Amino acid sequence: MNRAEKAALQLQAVAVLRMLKRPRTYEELAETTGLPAGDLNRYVNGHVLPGPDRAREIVNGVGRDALADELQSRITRDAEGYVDNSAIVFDQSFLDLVAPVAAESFGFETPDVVLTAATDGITLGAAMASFFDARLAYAKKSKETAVEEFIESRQRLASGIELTYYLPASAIGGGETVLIVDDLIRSGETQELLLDIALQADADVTGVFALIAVGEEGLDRAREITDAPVGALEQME
Ligand SMILES: O=P(O)(O)OC[C@H]1O[C@H](OP(=O)(O)OP(=O)(O)O)[C@H](O)[C@@H]1O
Repeated sequence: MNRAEKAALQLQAVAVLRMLKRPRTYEELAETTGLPAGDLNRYVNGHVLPGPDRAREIVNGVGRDALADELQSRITRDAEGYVDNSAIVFDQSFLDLVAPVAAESFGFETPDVVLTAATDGITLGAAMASFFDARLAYAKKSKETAVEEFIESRQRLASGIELTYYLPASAIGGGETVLIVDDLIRSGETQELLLDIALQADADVTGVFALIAVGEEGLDRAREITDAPVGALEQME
C-alpha cells in the first residue's frame, strides 16, 4: 500500500466511525468497536488518524457489520416481499461508505469501469466508481437518442416479459476490466444481462456486487457465469 492508499484507508475508517458515532455515546461506540473511548474521540474529532492496521480492522470488521445493520434497518418490504430500498439508494453519502467496505470485504480488484443497470443501481455505481477512480457506465432499458451504436442484451424473463438493456458501445473498451454492481439482486436476470453486455464488449469481469441479495438464486446465477468474486453486503430470505 502506498502512502496515498494508506491515507485513504485511514480516512475511510474515520468516516465509518463518524457514522457509528451519530446515535451513540463514546462509551457505546467503545463497546461496539472494542476500541478505547479516548482514541475514538480523537479519531471522530479529526485530531488523530487510526493507524493503517486499525483502520483496516474498522473498515473490514465493525464497518461491514454496522453498514449491514444500517442497511437492514432502512429497508422495508411489502406484503409480497418486494423491497423498498429508497432510503439507501437515495443516500449518496451512505453509499460512499459502502464502497470501501465492499472493496475490502470481497477483494475486488480496481476495475477500469463500474457497470450497473439504471435506475436504482446508479447511485451505488457512482460511489463505487468514485472509490476506485474508475469510469461509471449504466445500461438502460431504452436507447439514448444521438447514440449510434449500442451493445444490447435481451432476455425473456420468468414472468414472460421481455427485458432489454442498452449500453452505448463506446462505454466499455475491449480488454477493459469491469466490476458489475447493483442495489438489489433477486432472480439474477439483470446481472445476467449486465454480464452478457460485458462479454459482448470483450471486457474482463472482476466481480459482481449487490447491496442486497434476496435469496441465493441471483448470486448463484451470477456465479455460474463468472469465476470472479460475487457477493452482497446483506442477504435476506
Ligand atoms: O435480480 P433481478 O430479479 O433482476 O432484480 C434486480 C433488479 O431489479 C431492480 O431494478 P428494476 O428492474 O426494478 O428497475 P429500476 O432500477 O429502474 O427500478 C434492481 O435495481 C435490480 O436492477
